[in-house]
Amino acid sequence: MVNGLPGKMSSEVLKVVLERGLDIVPYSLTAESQPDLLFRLQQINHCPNITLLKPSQRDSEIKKIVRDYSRLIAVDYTHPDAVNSNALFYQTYQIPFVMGTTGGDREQLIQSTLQSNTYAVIAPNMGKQIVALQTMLDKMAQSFPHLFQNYRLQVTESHQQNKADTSGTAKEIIQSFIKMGAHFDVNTNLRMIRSPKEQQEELKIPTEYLSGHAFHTYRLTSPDNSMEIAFQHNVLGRNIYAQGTVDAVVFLWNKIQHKEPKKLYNMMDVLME
Ligand SMILES: NC(=O)C1=CN([C@@H]2O[C@H](COP(=O)(O)OP(=O)(O)OC[C@H]3O[C@@H](n4cnc5c(N)ncnc54)[C@H](OP(=O)(O)O)[C@@H]3O)[C@@H](O)[C@H]2O)C=CC1
Ligand SMILES: O=C(O)C1=N[C@H](C(=O)O)C[C@H](O)C1
Repeated sequence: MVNGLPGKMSSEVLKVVLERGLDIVPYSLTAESQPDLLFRLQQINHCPNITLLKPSQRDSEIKKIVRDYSRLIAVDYTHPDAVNSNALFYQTYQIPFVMGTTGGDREQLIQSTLQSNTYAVIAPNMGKQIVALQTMLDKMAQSFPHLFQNYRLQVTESHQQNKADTSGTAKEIIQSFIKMGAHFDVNTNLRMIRSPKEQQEELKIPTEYLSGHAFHTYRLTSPDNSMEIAFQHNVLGRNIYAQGTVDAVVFLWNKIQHKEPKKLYNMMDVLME
């Protein structure tokens, strides 16, 4: 069940689900302000009509959906303001979920998922190549905790103009560098680019990707300015996240089948497996 239609990430996930031949539940949680009742991907012939359920409608519909689709796994690409309430909804009805939506209260998200004992994969980035970089930086932080002692960290993240929050991926990666001793002040060391003009002129983002891209650079400079090291990941479009998301769904399904006692996972777990 791909939630957040007709949003951009959920549409891309729906496309990958259909391309991979997995079954789709023809319902999707949507925003209260959504004027349409149905959604369909025009470019895929066998895409079913998907009924859109607003927050005010979903409680009355979900029991029947859970009954009719006993293998239901929810995927959530909605809005940072909806992360925690949507997670509580999945937890209340014991619906396993893959949470790709960023923002919200992340600690509460983790704690409520653990307490509810619901199977879930939660990650702000489902792109496996980027998750591999995150894993490597995590390991670096464990092995070399003082590697960037007193280095200055400068972060630039560019996304589509309507992105509602600071990149969740950047927030996690910054924590790894802080663990390695780097100095980072969110007010002076983070540049968020949301202007299409700057994105085109400075970053050379092709016009067709102004509505969906993620260009991140993490630059560390030594205290005496004699050394600089940078890490970069630049993504056009959203396909890599959708591919990773569907891998996470399959991963979660296997965990449920094996009745794994561990129920909460992140994308590093998916990648390692
Ligand atoms: N984990 C990952 O790999 C990735 C995560 N993301 C994250 O996914 C999220 C969505 O991104 P994106 O698809 O680009 O955003 P979009 O704005 O394109 O889509 C979000 C959709 O969710 C709808 N929505 C709003 N509130 C609710 C609600 N309460 N319940 C259900 N649906 C709701 C929106 O409706 P309306 O527009 O009417 O408000 C919209 O249709 C963001 O948090 C983003 O950071 C994005 C890419 C990769
Ligand atoms: O909104 C996006 O587009 C993205 N969101 C995620 C984030 O906040 O880090 C992942 C990626 O940057 C794309």
